[in-house]
Amino acid sequence: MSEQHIAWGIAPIGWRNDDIPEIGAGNTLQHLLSDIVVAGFEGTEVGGFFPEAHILNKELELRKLRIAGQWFSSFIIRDGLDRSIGPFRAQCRYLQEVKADVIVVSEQTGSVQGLDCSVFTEKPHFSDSEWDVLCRGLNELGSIAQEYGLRLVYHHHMGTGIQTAEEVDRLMAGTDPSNVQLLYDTGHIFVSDGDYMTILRKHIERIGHVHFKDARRTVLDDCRSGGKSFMQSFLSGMFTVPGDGCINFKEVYNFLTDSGYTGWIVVEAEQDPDVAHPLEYALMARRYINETLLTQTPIQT
Ligand SMILES: O=C1C[C@@H](O)[C@H](O)[C@@H](O)C1=O
Ligand SMILES: [Co+2]
Repeated sequence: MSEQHIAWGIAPIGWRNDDIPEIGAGNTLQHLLSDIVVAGFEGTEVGGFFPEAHILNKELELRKLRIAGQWFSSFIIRDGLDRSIGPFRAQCRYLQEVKADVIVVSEQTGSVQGLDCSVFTEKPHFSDSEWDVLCRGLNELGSIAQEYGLRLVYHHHMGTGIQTAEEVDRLMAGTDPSNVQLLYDTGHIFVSDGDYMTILRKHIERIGHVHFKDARRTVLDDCRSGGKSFMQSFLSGMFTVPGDGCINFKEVYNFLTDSGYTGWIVVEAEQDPDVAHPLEYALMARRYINETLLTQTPIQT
């Protein structure tokens, strides 16, 4: 098993959350980045509160941290490709300046991610013509991303039109592998389908970025039966760091590395920072990675 080509990151989302900007608002960029160093990670993703590129670069250099990428909400179906290209290029320029590797795209047309309705039952479903528009648009955005030295990785997400394994299959079939890769997020596919290995096995060749998000099964069951929204669910503690929930990350990590995956694995566990101390959980995640994933006893033959 090869470990040397994995870069371990942790997302700002445990400190401050773009879906609810008011929580953790007192956590500054400097605080976040210094916590990431203390917890032993190599980098992070850009959060909505991050400053201009030259200010961010200074703070990163001082701590020898790197940027993996940043989320981009696309509205290709709602607004058309032409209106999506301007904001997409602007974000690519920023990401190029901070030397990122990927731009994380999620189509938000019809998304209930930020709405006060059940994320478990109210997701949008795209028509055949909407699928065509989306796939063509993503191919185009992926080709633009490459002009900036970036790879477009598509984030399947609860409450959106690309949530289930079946939808991921269709998206992968409809897009060009040279333009569109897959961001594999363990937590989202587990909450959606109760299974995280199927899309990993099926699309390993397309996976260009990884989010390690764990889920607490009893909280998830309560959120599902209570018809909670996405935001109510994560504030209730549906997600947590790897090793603290019910996902078997050994199986996931071994499959990734045995298949030759190289690149970022970013721990991403949105919780309420007033309830789950961000540095404490970051340290917990790093300990689990070191002691359980990177130190595995080889099987005796
Ligand atoms: O990658 C992600 C970015 C967040 O903004 C999102 O809501 C979260 O769930 C996620 O997986
Ligand atoms: Co994610």
